[in-house]
Amino acid sequence: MSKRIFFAGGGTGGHIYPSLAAAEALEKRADLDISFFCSERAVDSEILDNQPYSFFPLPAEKFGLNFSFAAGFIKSLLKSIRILKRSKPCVVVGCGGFVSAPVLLAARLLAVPSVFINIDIIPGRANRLFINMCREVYLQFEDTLKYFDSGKVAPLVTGCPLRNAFSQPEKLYKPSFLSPDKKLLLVSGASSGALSINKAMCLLAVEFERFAQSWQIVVIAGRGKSDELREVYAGREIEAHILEYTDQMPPLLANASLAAGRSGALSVAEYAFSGVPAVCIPYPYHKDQHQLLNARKLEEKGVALIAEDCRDDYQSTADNLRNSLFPLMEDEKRLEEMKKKSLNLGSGRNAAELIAERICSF
Ligand SMILES: CC(=O)N[C@H]1[C@@H](OP(=O)(O)OP(=O)(O)OC[C@H]2O[C@@H](n3ccc(=O)[nH]c3=O)[C@H](O)[C@@H]2O)O[C@H](CO)[C@@H](O)[C@@H]1O
Repeated sequence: MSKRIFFAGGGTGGHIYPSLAAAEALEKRADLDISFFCSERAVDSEILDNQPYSFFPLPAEKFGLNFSFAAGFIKSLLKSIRILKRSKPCVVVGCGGFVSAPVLLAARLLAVPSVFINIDIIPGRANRLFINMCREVYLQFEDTLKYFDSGKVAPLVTGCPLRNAFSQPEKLYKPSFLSPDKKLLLVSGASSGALSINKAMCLLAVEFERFAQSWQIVVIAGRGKSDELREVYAGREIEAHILEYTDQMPPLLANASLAAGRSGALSVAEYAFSGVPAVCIPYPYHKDQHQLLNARKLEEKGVALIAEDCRDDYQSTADNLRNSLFPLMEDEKRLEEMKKKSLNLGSGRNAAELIAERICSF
């Protein structure tokens, strides 16, 4: 009988794609039966529907001192206990988001070994509590080591596991909707889209027209968030493709001359691995400002600039974006230099293989 492994994470792409990367690497190693616990958000099932793994959505909700969090947590705990008891996995792999916690607790109660993939530079407080119940934790950044009590959990800096598609040349084709002879600026608000980036892109639409000869733009606006952008860019001279969500991120990044967008833990790993210079616009509402720290990692290497998101002041965000972006779009030599420096920060398939090797040992 094949060994069973459960991954637990969800709510955003950044909490599922690293698990998928590890799952792809695991599949090559052994005859395994891999399943996922995810959240009930549409993004999770959209991603997992296209994968060969079974998955179980849980009603867990974002942490909060309220009834709906408590009810969601208890229901998720009971459901995961039931499923884990029946399936008898050899290991449970947490990957962040509010779904991990109840599953890791269930694993603990059933004495099933657990490990955790933590790609964030500062792990969330709730995550830290549960990660310390795990046997091992796999980290993207060395700076994260200090958050774990190595007496309780064995931390290992592996880098960020990236999906196979990022390293397979045949998956890095030029998407057919792109013009063959123009450079690509890829603007992304990550898996949920970002209102302030969309607004800033609307405010800059007229100014982008002066790049119409040599540049095209792809904007990933987020589900249900594309209408205004489509309206503003319709009939403009600059070629702009407005998408809500795409499963072609690896080929888009491989063909991009410049990226602009959020600096979630996975996005920065993907910019670096794909060798794309970036203008990072960190999400400004996290208390710990971890997206700003992620962006600084790239900035320190000379492969990214940072444009501050000024929250509801969309005009200031647009000004910041313009001031970082336009000089780069005008300066091919500088972009080339940044691209050359854009080294893989230790992420990619190697990280996925390392993690798979560890998981297989359980
Ligand atoms: C607002 C927020 O709380 N964001 C957090 C969330 O990021 P979130 O999941 O939004 O963003 P990440 O940058 O970590 O990952 C986004 C992932 O979605 C993929 N993608 C995106 C758009 C698209 O159309 N298609 C597609 O495939 C990207 O290629 C990437 O793989 O989790 C990360 C990992 O814990 C954190 O670092 C972020 O701070």
